Amino acid sequence: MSSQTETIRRVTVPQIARRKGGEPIVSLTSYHAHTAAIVDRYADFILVGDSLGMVMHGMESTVGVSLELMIMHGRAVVRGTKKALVVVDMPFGSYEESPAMAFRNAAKVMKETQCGAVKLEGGARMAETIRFLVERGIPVMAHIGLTPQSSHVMGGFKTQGRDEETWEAHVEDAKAVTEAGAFAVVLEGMVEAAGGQDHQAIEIPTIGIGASAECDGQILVLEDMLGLNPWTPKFVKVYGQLGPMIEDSVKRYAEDVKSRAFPTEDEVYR
Ligand SMILES: Nc1nc(=O)c2c([nH]1)NC[C@@H]1CN(c3ccc(C(=O)N[C@@H](CCC(=O)O)C(=O)O)cc3)CN21
Ligand SMILES: CC(C)C(=O)C(=O)O
Ligand SMILES: [Mg+2]
Repeated sequence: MSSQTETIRRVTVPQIARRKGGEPIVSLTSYHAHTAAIVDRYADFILVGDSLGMVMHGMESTVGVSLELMIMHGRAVVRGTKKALVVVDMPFGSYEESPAMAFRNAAKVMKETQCGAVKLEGGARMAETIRFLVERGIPVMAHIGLTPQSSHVMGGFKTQGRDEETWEAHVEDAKAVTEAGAFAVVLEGMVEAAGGQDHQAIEIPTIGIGASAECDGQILVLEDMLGLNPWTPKFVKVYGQLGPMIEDSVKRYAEDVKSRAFPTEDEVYR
């Protein structure tokens, strides 16, 4: 079967775009094949987020993530899934310079991962680039509010919209990415009322992460909601305690090896 037929069987970009005001859109991040296969059964789209630099590779921010790293993890997630739309984050430095540069790198991501769309950070300032990509066949999910790739300018991962005077600029960003042709927009890390205002100002689905319950969908970093990160932002609801489970398993294995309780006759070849 051709990979094109495979692509069509997945959730499509227009299907997501039509969900404004409809059934809430379910999304999580995933960076590798085996977790993606589980998430695939429940999520409308899976984001291969550049948060993988921090979660998988121990970086202090997302600034150090390369295009090659995104492609590597993007390919793993596409291979591990069959139903969800896969969206890959464009990493810092791969799209900001010019629409032409953004197209070149986004096309590389789409060709090499077979993902269905890319995501990039920025509102009004990225509108021209979003339009350039969409007109040339690359679906774009936008991302406004707390944009982690700008954390060095913002002075950290700071919740946006604490000052009501900034709300208008956020609405302008939301409108600008909508008019530029983004099929959906992530609203990250902003006070609830600002997120709600952005949501109501535009006709494309809003995907919230620390934004507002009003959003058309929600996204979390998988490892955060699984309890694999010792500390998480306030917006995370922890659904599982995988950290302690892994620790307990590793501890018991270490004890068994030391006491020679492992391997037993079940685990050797006779
Ligand atoms: N594991 C993980 N989860 C994420 O959600 C995530 C990443 N990594 N990496 C990329 C960005 C960075 N994110 C972050 C990181 C820290 C805060 C944070 O420290 N929030 C404070 C509020 C600070 C303020 O209000 O100014 C908090 O206490 O929640 C928020 C979002 C969200 N993204
Ligand atoms: C938190 C989500 C929206 C993201 O951009 C990421 O995981 O990189
Ligand atoms: Mg990201």
